[in-house]
Amino acid sequence: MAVKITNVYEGVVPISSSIRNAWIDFSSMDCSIVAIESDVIRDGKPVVGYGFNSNGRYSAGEILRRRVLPRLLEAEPGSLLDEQGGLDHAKAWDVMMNNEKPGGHGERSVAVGVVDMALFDLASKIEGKPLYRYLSERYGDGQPDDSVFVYAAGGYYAPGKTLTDLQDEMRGFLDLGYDVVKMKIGGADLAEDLRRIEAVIDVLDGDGSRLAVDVNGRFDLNTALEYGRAIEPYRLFWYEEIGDPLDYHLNATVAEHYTGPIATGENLFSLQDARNLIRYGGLRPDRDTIQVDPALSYGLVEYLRIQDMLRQHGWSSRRCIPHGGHQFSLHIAAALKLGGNESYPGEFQPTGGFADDAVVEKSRVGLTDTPGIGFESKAAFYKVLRALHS
Ligand SMILES: O=C([O-])CC(=O)C(=O)O
Ligand SMILES: [Mg+2]
Repeated sequence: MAVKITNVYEGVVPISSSIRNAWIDFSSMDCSIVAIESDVIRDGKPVVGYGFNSNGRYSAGEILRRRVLPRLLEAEPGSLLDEQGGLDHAKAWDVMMNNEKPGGHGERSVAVGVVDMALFDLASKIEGKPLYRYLSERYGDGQPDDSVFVYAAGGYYAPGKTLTDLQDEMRGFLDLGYDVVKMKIGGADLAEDLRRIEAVIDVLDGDGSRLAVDVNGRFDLNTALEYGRAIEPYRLFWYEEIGDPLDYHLNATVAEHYTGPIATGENLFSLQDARNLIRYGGLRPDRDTIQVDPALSYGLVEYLRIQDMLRQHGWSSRRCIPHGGHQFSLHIAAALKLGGNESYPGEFQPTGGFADDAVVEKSRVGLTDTPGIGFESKAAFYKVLRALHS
């Protein structure tokens, strides 16, 4: 039976808050959402797929409304389908990218990523399977991981936030079942950041290897090296996005001097950018982590290409832990056997996070059997998504 897209709805949801990293505050952060309705009827209602654009990049409604969605709706229905009449994600991707020049990926990758997510949600719901099983059968070995490593990201700067507040926040993460936590650095001077780092390490029973620090691309080379020397003795979980995401030379130079693990990639939005990181970024496949977020970077169709590229360069999928803390990447992590997924227990609501009843134990979270991505088991977000097409 051939699936047909009947309607597409697009909207914006605020995910603003008073937090700040070393580069931006989140006072006006928002996020695109889409609902894609099909002609497949279940329980008397059309099956609908949902997507949203992670966090950290603003909504991309203009590109969605003017370019990506009209191409999808105007495409000859058969041009989106595989031989069995199901959605062909790579063909849909080509349709959305028709008449788009290469390079300069910017916010276009966000727009395509949202729709790609919704098409995967839709296709797996039509098959009545949770997304991770659908993906594992198609792109993995059919034996997905049944739980995924997750670390708790937070530790933002916020008005009036004290060291004690930071410690309480981190204790809260441990109480929720996380063993590894992440905090922001680079938004204060080195001496203050070291006090913040030591305060958090105290909460971790003195074990720095359970703490990741994230610079959000703020440092120039000298500052990157200075901080690197200062934090190396803590033997941290990783030192993240140290300089500008496209400054591969800076990254490579830091990797020559800083012996601990480095993580980066959340602001690389294409296969080509990720390949440049691998070619020129000096990352070490035995310890470093790639954080490309499929929702921000042209969706899973492009992420699969990135996985192929990494394999060709001798990288294990286990060295990938996507940015974003969302359910889409959680399924991808289980199906493609990634190293884990980010989680934000306290931020980016209503979009971020996993099913309402998800339980984290020893820093791992299980997958649920809800068909699709499982937005339906995340009540506050589902209400927003449902309102798009009611
Ligand atoms: O503060 C942000 O933009 C989020 C971020 O870097 C992360 O999750 O690693
Ligand atoms: Mg980051």
